[in-house]
Parts: sequence; C-alpha cells; structure tokens
Amino acid sequence: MRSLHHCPAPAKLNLFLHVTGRRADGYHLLQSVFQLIDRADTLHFDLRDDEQIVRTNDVPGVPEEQDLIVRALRLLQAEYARRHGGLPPGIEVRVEKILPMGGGLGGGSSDAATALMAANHLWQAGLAQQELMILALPLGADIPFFLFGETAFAEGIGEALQAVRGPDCWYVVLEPGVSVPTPAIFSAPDLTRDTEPVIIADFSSSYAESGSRIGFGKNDLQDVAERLFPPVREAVEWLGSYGDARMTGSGACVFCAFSSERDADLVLARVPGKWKAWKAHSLGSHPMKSLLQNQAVME
Ligand SMILES: C[C@@](CO)(OP(=O)(O)O)[C@H](O)COP(=O)(O)OP(=O)(O)OC[C@H]1O[C@@H](n2ccc(N)nc2=O)[C@H](O)[C@@H]1O
Ligand SMILES: Nc1ncnc2c1ncn2[C@@H]1O[C@H](COP(=O)(O)OP(=O)(O)O)[C@@H](O)[C@H]1O
Repeated sequence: MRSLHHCPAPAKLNLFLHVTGRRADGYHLLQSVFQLIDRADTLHFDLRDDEQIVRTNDVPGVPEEQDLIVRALRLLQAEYARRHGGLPPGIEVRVEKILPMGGGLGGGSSDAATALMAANHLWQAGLAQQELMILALPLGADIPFFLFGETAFAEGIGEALQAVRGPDCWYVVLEPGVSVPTPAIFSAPDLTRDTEPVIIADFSSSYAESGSRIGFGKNDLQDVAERLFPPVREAVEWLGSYGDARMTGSGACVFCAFSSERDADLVLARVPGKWKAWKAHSLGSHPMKSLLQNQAVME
C-alpha cells in the first residue's frame, strides 16, 4: 500500500490536572486524566519514490522543519534504518488543521502520533505501541498518550499511563482566542506544585457518583493561565454559569461536560459571537486503531 488518506488526529481534554512535584531536570510531575474527543485534525499520507519527508501544505506559524509531524516521521525513519538497514521510502503529508495551537487540546502531539501510527503501518516498520511511545516522548510529553489511544490516568510527565473508564458525555469547548505557550505556565513562580497525590480509584468513584456533571479535582495550571491570559478567565466565568467549567492542559481552551447533546446545543446557541465554540463527544478509543485494523483486513 502506498497511501493512507483521511487519518484522524483527535483532540484531548485533561479532565483534571494536578501538579504534584518537580523533577531534577525542571519538568513537572503531573497526575491527570486524558480524554479523547471526536474533534480532529485530518492527515493524508503518500509514499514517495525518494527518501524525503515532505509536508505539502502551509501551516501558519509552524515552519515545516519544526512541525511535530515531520520531526516524528524523521525519527521513525531513522529508527527503521537502525532496525532494517537502509531507509524506507519518503512520505508526503498534508494536514487539515482545525485544532487551535496553544489550545491545550494537544493538536500538535496528536498530529505527530497519527503520523507515527500511519508510517509504522505504511513502512511495515513493526514497532510495538510501547516502542513508538518511548521513541516519541522526547518530542512532546503528550504524544505517548495519543499513541496509547484510550482514556488514561497519566502520571510522571504524562508517560506513565493506565487505562481508565471516563464519562460518556458531550462537551462544549470554548476557544478564548489566545494561544498559551506551555513553558510560560510551567515557569510561573506562583504555580501550585505540591498537590497531594490521588489514586486512580478516587477519580473513578467520584465520576461514578456524579456522572459527568461535577469534575474530579481541578486544573492546577488554570490560576496562572487566567492571570496571564485574561480571555481564559472570561471564558471560564461565562461557561461556569452552566456547569463545572475548567481549562484543558496549559490552556487556552475551556470545557464543560453535559449528559445530553441537547443540553450542549442549548449552551452552544448562547455563546457570545466573539468566541469560537463547538461540541464534541467523548471517545473510548483512538479512531486510527480501527482504521488501521480495517486497512489490514483489506490488504
Ligand atoms: C501540561 C500538558 C498537559 O496535557 O499541557 P498541553 O501542552 O496539552 O496544554 C502537557 O503535558 C504538556 O505537554 P507538551 O505540550 O508536549 O509539552 P512539552 O513540549 O513536552 O514541554 C514544553 C515545556 O513545558 C514544561 N513542562 C512540560 C511538561 C511537564 N510535565 N513539565 C514541564 O515543566 C517544560 O519547560 C517544557 O520544556
Ligand atoms: N503539527 C502541529 N500542529 C500544531 N502545532 C505544532 C505542530 N507542530 C509543531 N507545533 C508547535 O506546537 C505548539 C503547541 O501546539 P499544540 O500541540 O496544538 O497546542 P497544545 O500543546 O497547547 O495543545 C504550537 O504553538 C506550534 O509551535
């Protein structure tokens, strides 16, 4: 097979995000539940006759050489050469981006994970999921989660993952119109860095009791983001009048859970015109898993 088109790279929400400490290298120790949702960038891959990795469309603000998709594919290409001796064919990739950058939705990381899954398949490189996760971690702390591909309780810097059952619900997501750089949040002196560790059962029992209505824990990055980026605070305050609204990741997007699509639609209809807003449903597993399984059956 020489092509894989219409490959989804779904967004994630951090249902809660606690900072429990800091490693010697400055990276922060986190606890979080990562939830996949059905809003996604779309990637298209074609093998080339040479060995180049090429992105064929422009992505404003992301030069080709810095694109996580291109960097991830080059990393896997080099790993392939180590294992099989000789480079695999190059790849042309086109990305249709709808996920905002610096939105806390993990768009860049998800694009990279989808590219790794697609190339592992196209090249028949043979890396196991865990091997791809280890390969990709240096590119971004969120990429292992997208490769894991299920709702996950995450620890460490996001690489220690356990599957967990998440709420089956609808989310309204507001894009406050600012891009939040992750390092700016983690380097803030007033960031909470000492939240008491929780255990996975605390999350599971809290959501079993309240359904999706009241989120577990909090997002420790939110206070700093609201202070540095006032539009984030405004979005949390507005959506907060409809439920337990909170920020995802290091921001800027803000979300709130609803048990029915109709409830989500009612809130969406009232969102002030200055914000982009949309609804999304929780996803139990990464859509690339079924896409690649179907592909394998057809081949
Ligand atoms: C905090 C999260 C939660 O999902 O935020 P979002 O980026 O999704 O908003 C992520 O783990 C972010 O992961 P990612 O966006 O891949 O961050 P990276 O590129 O690895 O790190 C950017 C910078 O943030 C800081 N950083 C990041 C992660 C972490 N656990 N501790 C840190 O201190 C480091 O200074 C690092 O150089
Ligand atoms: N394919 C990509 N899509 C989005 N951002 C990318 C990509 N490749 C590299 N980046 C860089 O990663 C940064 C974070 O983007 P993104 O992952 O979308 O946000 P967040 O980590 O807040 O969820 C961007 O500002 C951009 O500089």
